[in-house]
Amino acid sequence: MASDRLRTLARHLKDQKNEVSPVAVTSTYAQSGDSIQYIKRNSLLSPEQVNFYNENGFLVIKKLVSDDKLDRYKQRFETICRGDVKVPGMTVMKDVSIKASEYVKGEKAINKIQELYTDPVLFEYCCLPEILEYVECFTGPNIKAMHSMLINKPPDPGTLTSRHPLHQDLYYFPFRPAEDVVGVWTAMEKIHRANGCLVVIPGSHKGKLLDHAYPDWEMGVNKAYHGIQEFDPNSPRVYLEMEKGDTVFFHPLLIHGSGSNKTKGFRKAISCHYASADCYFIDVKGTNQENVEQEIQEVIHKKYGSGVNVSYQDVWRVRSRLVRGEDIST
Ligand SMILES: O=C(O)CCC(=O)C(=O)O
Ligand SMILES: [Fe+2]
Repeated sequence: MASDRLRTLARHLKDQKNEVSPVAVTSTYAQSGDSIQYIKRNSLLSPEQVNFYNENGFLVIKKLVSDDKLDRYKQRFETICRGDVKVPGMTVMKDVSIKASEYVKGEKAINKIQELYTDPVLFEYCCLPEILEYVECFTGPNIKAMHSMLINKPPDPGTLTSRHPLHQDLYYFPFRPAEDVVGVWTAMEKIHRANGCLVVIPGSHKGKLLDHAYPDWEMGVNKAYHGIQEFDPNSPRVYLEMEKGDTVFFHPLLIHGSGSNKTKGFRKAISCHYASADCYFIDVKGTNQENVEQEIQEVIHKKYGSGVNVSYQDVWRVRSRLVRGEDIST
């Protein structure tokens, strides 16, 4: 519809002009004033929580997901790794250096599965009402699950390849505005410095999207784990040590990563990135996201054949799932 196109264009122009505007002025849910910038009007978060997120770009909610749900997801992950259930369409990532799987003899370790919507048990996590009521504070009422994964950080064999370089998730995303996007990450067990907890740079969500590339780590890094190239090594870091069920909500520009896993166990977390269904897609050609677009296109060509021509936006469009409210963009 012409009016839709106009609206998309207007938002696109605004976004280009002010890519990291801290105030989601286009949203009817945004509230002007000093204290609320990154969060929609809501009755769930306390003023302290709102201020904390605005200042730091993340918010941890203790014990949000119950142990029995997380145990069920862990069990399902094991079943998938063992090959007892086949999940068509799910992306299974093998680790760059870990030879031994925790479940299947003679198989490389699976460090991550993606596209949880392909499995009804794991996708339940993305639809949990206890999570979505928080997500709504960031995205507004129409919510799409854009990207989901279960991360199984293996014990590091001394190569430091289990680290996740510091990055901003928005780098991977061709949709905007950033203020209508939120990452959600739940510890499936106690996660601390020793097994590679998340590390964040508080307040970095107020900056812009920085250049990313593969880090020049001696022993390599996992596929698509790009990191920020230049940043101040003295930036204060906060290590998010979390109990099982604790859940962090974070802004897509927040600089974060995770350390190596110095324990013998595989460290598990489950995560989903959500966006408002009103978000619009951008063309990343000519921007500092072009290299990741290219890499993901290469993965698609390898998986489905070089003749398959799908735009980067469509890659994301087809993987998104409406989990609450309505999709008024189509
Ligand atoms: O779990 C990790 O180690 C990193 C996860 C991450 O970067 C994310 O969920 O965006
Ligand atoms: Fe991330």
